[in-house]
Amino acid sequence: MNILVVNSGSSSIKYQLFRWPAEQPVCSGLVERIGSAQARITHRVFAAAVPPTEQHHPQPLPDHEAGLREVVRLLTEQPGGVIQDPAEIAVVGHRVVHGDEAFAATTLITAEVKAEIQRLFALAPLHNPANYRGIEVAECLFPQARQVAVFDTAFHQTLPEHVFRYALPTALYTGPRIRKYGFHGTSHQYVAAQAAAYLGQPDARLVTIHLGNGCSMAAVRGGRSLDTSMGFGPLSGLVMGTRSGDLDPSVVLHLLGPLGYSAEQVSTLLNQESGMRGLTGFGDMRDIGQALAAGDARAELAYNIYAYRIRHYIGAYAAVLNGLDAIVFTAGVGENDALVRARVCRDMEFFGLLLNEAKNQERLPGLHDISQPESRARILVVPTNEELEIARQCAELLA
Ligand SMILES: Nc1ncnc2c1ncn2[C@@H]1O[C@H](COP(=O)(O)OP(=O)(O)O)[C@@H](O)[C@H]1O
Ligand SMILES: CC(=O)OP(=O)(O)O
Ligand SMILES: [Mg+2]
Repeated sequence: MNILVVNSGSSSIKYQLFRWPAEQPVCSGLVERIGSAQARITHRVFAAAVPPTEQHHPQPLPDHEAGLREVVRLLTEQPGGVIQDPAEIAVVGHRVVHGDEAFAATTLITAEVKAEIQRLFALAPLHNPANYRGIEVAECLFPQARQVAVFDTAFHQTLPEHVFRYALPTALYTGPRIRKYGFHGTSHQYVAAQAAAYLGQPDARLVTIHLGNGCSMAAVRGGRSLDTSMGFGPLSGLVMGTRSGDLDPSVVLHLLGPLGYSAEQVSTLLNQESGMRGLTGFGDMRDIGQALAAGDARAELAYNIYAYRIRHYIGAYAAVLNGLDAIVFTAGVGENDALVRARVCRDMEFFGLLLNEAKNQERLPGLHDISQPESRARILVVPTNEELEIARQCAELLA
């Protein structure tokens, strides 16, 4: 059967098509900058024994519906099309960012599930509305397929109560369910399983470090998340591309009070104008890397703030795990930015972490170990594959 995985973001759609049960990726792609004049689609087709072919399609794409329609055309267009008809897609797996306590597991999408996803718009304003839109469009384009939701929050539903509760009046938990949820769960779950298999230690004490546009860390043991750096929404913890990460709530009160910001302005500030963008003017790590190479002092400081926060959480999670067998770098920045990894791993021998700088600089595909042989804990780079993890969870649910 064919499983199409759709990860709708605010201005992008990532997709991947798998043949199941072979877990064979057939094609993948990225629709970028939806709604702008620079919208384009990168579509890659994988064929046995041939390197993937990549095509760019510049398109006027006003919205997600136009984007997904274009994806369907690429999937079915002959020659080069990988299916004849949209009806050949049996399952569409959707990444949904916030599922709160309602969804501790992957779920078949029904009208009730959609209403719950809508209810959570306010908690993940950058993500859930786009995820919802992706579901509605997929229901139209693939009416015969089963639609499945895989939630970023689900993997972290194993957090113990003393970890997920904030020290707020109990009624704020029992009523509006204010607590830590955690995100990027499919990515933490996938890379933790890969790392544990590589180490041959199913019970390894792992700190997984997901550094994409959004960034988060998790303490994982035995395939269970024990703590994570994002909280009620995807704003807390690490410094991100455009999000602040950890902040004293008094800052928010000061913005709302003496500085006269509205709640909406604070939300825009913390979600879209802060993090690396706020510190340097750039939200994309590649631009900041270039600025740093050109001697920009703001970029230098921003890299140090970014790495410091990660080090802070490694220390915290080594305590949570009562030791450390490996740290795992993943996602766009974690997989590609050797300088971030080097700054994170500097002076960490107390935690048993010794980086092999030559290996750190090598660009290798797949999982690789960049620690020195005498390092007590391993330092791993593990490419994430949220789409494959989502497809696996869909197949498991429907089996
Ligand atoms: N070669 C690279 N060096 C440094 N950063 C990179 C590189 N390639 C991608 N990135 C960074 O990865 C981030 C996006 O990561 P990704 O995991 O794709 O995020 P998301 O899924 O949240 O969109 C961007 O900040 C981008 O700059
Ligand atoms: C939850 C989250 O931050 O996701 P992303 O990194 O895709 O923005
Ligand atoms: Mg991502």
